[in-house]
Amino acid sequence: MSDTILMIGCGRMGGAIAQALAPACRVLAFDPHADHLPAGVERLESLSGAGACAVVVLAVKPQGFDAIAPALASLAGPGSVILSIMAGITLERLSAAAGTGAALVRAMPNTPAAIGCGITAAVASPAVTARQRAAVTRTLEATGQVLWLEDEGDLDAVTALSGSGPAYFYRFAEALIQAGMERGLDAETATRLARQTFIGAARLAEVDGVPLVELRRQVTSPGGTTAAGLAVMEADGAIDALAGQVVRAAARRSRELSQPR
Ligand SMILES: NC(=O)C1=CN([C@@H]2O[C@H](COP(=O)(O)OP(=O)(O)OC[C@H]3O[C@@H](n4cnc5c(N)ncnc54)[C@H](O)[C@@H]3O)[C@@H](O)[C@H]2O)C=CC1
Ligand SMILES: O=C(O)[C@@H]1CCC=N1
Repeated sequence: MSDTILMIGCGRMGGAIAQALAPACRVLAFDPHADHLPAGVERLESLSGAGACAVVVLAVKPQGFDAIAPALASLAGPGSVILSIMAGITLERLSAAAGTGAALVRAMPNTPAAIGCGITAAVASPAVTARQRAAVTRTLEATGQVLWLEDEGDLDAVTALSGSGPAYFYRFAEALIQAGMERGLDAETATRLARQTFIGAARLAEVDGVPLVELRRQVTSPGGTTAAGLAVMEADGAIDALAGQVVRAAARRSRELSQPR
């Protein structure tokens, strides 16, 4: 078995994984609609030209799964592991397409993968060998941290938290920019302040390694401005209720996407 990686779908996420891998190993990509592929990635015109690949990464939209499903049985040869990053597509649906006993991994990365700062949670089917698990770990670690889970049912919550999560932080920063403008700042100043605050806060959370609650306390002077702002966020549990609704809605959508149409 070669250590060739095959990408089926090479858009935002597939492209991020391919780009992270291409310097170190052979990466093939089948994506008839992609105008550009990352440097070093070989374009395949047809999946029949793929040959045996160590890892086959499925990175089309969940709605595009039915179009690629018929190709999976022939790609799931001995030694190959199929790694799906499609939201909501279950191991059961992957197995129905690839064949009983195929080595399958269902994983959920996030967009910071593009700069090696992602986090991916993954679940393996029983057929995945230790060697295949190591190959998938190496593939995903090219884009950031990897967390193996035992229970596939947890992936709906993972998708809702870390898969979709970057968008929630951006949306909150957008709201802060708007609020700053309403207090008289011009758009450029408000955007610069919010963006750099967001980046600085994230870096502090990474470098310090101290609990988030402690980082929050460091900002919050008793009787000061931050306490006044946080009191609004926390009134009647508002922020926790909002986060709960957001994650529940996204997890529900992840489950809906798993239903065959
Ligand atoms: N964007 C995100 O934040 C995340 C996305 N995902 C999952 O990753 C998958 C891909 O999402 P994105 O990269 O955001 O979408 P995208 O639209 O950027 O990429 C999908 C790619 O698949 C290609 N494609 C469509 N039909 C195809 C076919 N039949 N054969 C080969 N290629 C085909 C498209 O041309 C496109 O380049 C989705 O299933 C999504 O659930 C997972 C984690 C995070
Ligand atoms: O929005 C979505 O469905 C995908 C999955 C997680 C992030 N983006």
